[in-house]
Amino acid sequence: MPVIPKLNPRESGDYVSKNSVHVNIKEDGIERIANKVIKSLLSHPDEISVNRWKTHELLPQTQDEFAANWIFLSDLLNFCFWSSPGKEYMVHYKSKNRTGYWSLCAALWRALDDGYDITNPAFYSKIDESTLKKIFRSDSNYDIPKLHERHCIMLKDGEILLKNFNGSFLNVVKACNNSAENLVNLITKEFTSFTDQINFQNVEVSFYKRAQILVADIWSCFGGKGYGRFHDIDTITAFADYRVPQVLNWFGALKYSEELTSLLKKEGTTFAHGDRWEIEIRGCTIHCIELIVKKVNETLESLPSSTTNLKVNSIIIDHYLWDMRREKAKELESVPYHRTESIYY
Ligand SMILES: Nc1nc2c(c(CN[C@H]3C=C[C@H](O)[C@@H]3O)cn2[C@@H]2O[C@H](COP(=O)(O)O)[C@@H](O)[C@H]2O)c(=O)[nH]1
Repeated sequence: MPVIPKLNPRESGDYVSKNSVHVNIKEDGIERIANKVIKSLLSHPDEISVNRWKTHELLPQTQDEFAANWIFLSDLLNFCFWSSPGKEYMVHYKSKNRTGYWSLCAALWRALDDGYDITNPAFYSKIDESTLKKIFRSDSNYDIPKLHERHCIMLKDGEILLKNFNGSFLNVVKACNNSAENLVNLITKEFTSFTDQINFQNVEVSFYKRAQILVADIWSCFGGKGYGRFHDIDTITAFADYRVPQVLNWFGALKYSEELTSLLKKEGTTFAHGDRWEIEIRGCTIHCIELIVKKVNETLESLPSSTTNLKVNSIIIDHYLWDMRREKAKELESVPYHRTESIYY
């Protein structure tokens, strides 16, 4: 039985984009985004940097074991918030209605306010589904998607964190010798719910969206220092979710075939995990952002010396585009995004 080659996320993005039929990466769209990033970088450098973490009020602002365990749990559950329009799960917290990813963060803080030791794997690895239902109760008429799957993941991966790493994600970080790549590999090897990989044309491609965003969140929260210092953080790729492709498509950096466009426009279309459509969108997203990073850094290097210390990586570009999708949610309402029932993103 021939061994199927296995690619890391960067190689996977490159391979998928080279073999993609329904999704194309367009140079003019890349230029458009790169120019926008450079303009923002030169005017507000801090907003497009590891320091962006501090601007989000629902993220932990300490650099300690609590923050590391909070981040592990949030990225264990950081998937599939999409629903049909107007039927969104919502948590009202700190006087705002929180939806999507932020509804998850709000529910975790609300649980802590309610006295649940929710970020402790000794607690959530044994939690029963009715308590979890209370913790994720909705303030709209729509429940959090995939509660049962989230429960199973908390039991299973919480148990592994408890038993093999003494209940602290800092012990997982310490085992990777400040290498982001080692940490992604350790996470995907030890914790089953992070193995976001799939066979595409006889090659095992890996996107590792939740494992990579988990490493990126530690890097961001700890400001690239101490436990957040990774000598190879630039090996982390963009996070292949369903929102960043939406923005890339909006800028014309990702162009979809007629067939894919009409499918996406059709109300209620969903793609199965592993569908060609889904893999092409996710793989081209990763590669497209690699090309944007290259374009931005080349331009920065050509500018007068005062800006040469500015440099971006795929995490920074990804966050910039993900934030933009939220800021411009109204304009992007008419831009379709793909829906896949998945525990991976
Ligand atoms: N590519 C990428 N996908 C991301 C994130 C985040 C939030 N994390 C960052 C936020 C602050 C910290 O810096 C965290 O790193 C969530 N998602 C995904 O989006 C989807 C939900 O989207 P919406 O409907 O808008 O909530 C869902 O698949 C979710 O998994 C990101 O940053 N990049």
